[in-house]
Amino acid sequence: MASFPLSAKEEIVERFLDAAVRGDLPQLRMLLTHTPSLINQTGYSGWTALMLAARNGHYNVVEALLSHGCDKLPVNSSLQTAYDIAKFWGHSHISNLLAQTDNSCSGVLPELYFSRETLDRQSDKRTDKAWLEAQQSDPNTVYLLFSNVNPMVSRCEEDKSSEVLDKLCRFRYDEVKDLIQKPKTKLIFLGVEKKKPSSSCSQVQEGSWEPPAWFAVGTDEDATELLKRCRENNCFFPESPNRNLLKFSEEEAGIVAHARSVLVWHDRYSFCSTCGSGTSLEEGGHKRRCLNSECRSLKGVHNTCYPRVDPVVIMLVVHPDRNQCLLGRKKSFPVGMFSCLAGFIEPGEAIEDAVRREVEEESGVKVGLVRYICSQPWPMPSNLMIGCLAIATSTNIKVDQNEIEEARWFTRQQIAESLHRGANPALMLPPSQTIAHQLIRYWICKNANL
Ligand SMILES: NC(=O)c1ccc[n+]([C@@H]2O[C@H](COP(=O)([O-])OP(=O)(O)OC[C@H]3O[C@@H](n4cnc5c(N)ncnc54)[C@H](O)[C@@H]3O)[C@@H](O)[C@H]2O)c1
Ligand SMILES: [Mg+2]
Ligand SMILES: [Mg+2]
Ligand SMILES: [Mg+2]
Ligand SMILES: [Zn+2]
Repeated sequence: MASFPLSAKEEIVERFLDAAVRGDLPQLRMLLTHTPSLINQTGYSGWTALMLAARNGHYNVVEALLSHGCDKLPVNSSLQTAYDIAKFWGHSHISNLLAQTDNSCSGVLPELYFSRETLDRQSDKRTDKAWLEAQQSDPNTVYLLFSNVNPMVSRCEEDKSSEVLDKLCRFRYDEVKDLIQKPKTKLIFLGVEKKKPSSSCSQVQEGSWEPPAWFAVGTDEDATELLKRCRENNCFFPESPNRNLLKFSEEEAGIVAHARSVLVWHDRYSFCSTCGSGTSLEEGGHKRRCLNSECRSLKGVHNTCYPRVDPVVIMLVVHPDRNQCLLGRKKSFPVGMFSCLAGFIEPGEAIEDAVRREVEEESGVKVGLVRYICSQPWPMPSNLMIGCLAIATSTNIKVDQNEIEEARWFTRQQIAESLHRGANPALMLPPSQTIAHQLIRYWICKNANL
């Protein structure tokens, strides 16, 4: 067979991959120092240096590649990750290493959107009225304004390449003093900042810094009037929440998840659900107390007085052949989009049983083994998404048209193509901020050997 001369770039990639095959760490390091972009380059059949080192049992090379930030997600043309390859060839010390270290291929998922605890909630301070009042008038305290339970945001113009599009508008006491004094305003204590600013920060004197408190302000004042309070001029309140709340930084998304869920609860549960009387807001906005002194809800602890969280199971159902997964679509989804099945947990139901019931109700497929993977707060309005992998014991699909429009088995190849190459018109997966996306990615990265 005729061989063609390699370009300079192809040649250096070949030398790099060859060093990984031979376990030549000094050569590999030298090439990486000179050309850092080599780290995730692929050669024949989509094999990366990490895969080649894993195939040949070179632990020190795998270790070095990982320490240089090598991506563990790629799959070769046989849809194997470096982890799969190490496992297949019996290099358990390498597969263990790949399974231990950080990112998504390892089985440890990346941090989920809405999950970051940016603030220290300091729940013990919610009952300390004097402390809360002092925080409210502190000039460093941060206030966020919510109208119709959505936060005021400004559009970030600076960095168009970033996924972060919106940032929360922050206010100081003087700017919202009149608002927070109105009887109908809901004031929620969200917590205090966790990080200490660096000593170079000019406003801060060493040792005297108290972490600022954050409050969410829920108001039904006219939205246009509220926007006039902002110093920036590109501010707005996102309208239809779902997609619009996926544009924050990780730090702010966590704050939005907390604030929005509590405010929605106040909005929907203004009256006592035990006796129907009016209620007042207490404990930094984390409790509603019935105003009827005879009410049963005042005797002992009643869960109706506290914000609610609705547990929802969300599951990636894996075919008994382990090479396909079940995804469904609701009528409301964008064209071509399929996602994991999901459903509310019912009273008196364990997570595993809810998974089996919802899958069978929606798709007719029976499920055996269920394994919990991760969870995500989903503040639309206040779900806790409990993410599982589940192994099907039957494969015939019969959808419940009331709940979903269509359900289908997709091969690993179809999923991997949609994940890695994107823009597959036949299959669009939900955005990376959703737990559904992360469960799918998790399954692709790691064999579904539960
Ligand atoms: N983050 C994600 O990746 C992701 C993905 C899918 C679904 N979700 C969320 O999961 C939630 C549940 O999924 P689903 O709609 O398929 O559930 P589902 O299959 O249980 O069906 C919803 C129906 O259940 C009933 N229901 C029972 N308890 C309910 C409750 N506490 N609140 C509202 N309805 C209740 C209602 O009749 C409702 O129409 C949705 O709110 C959706 O926003 C999130
Ligand atoms: Mg259902
Ligand atoms: Mg459902
Ligand atoms: Mg249901
Ligand atoms: Zn009551």
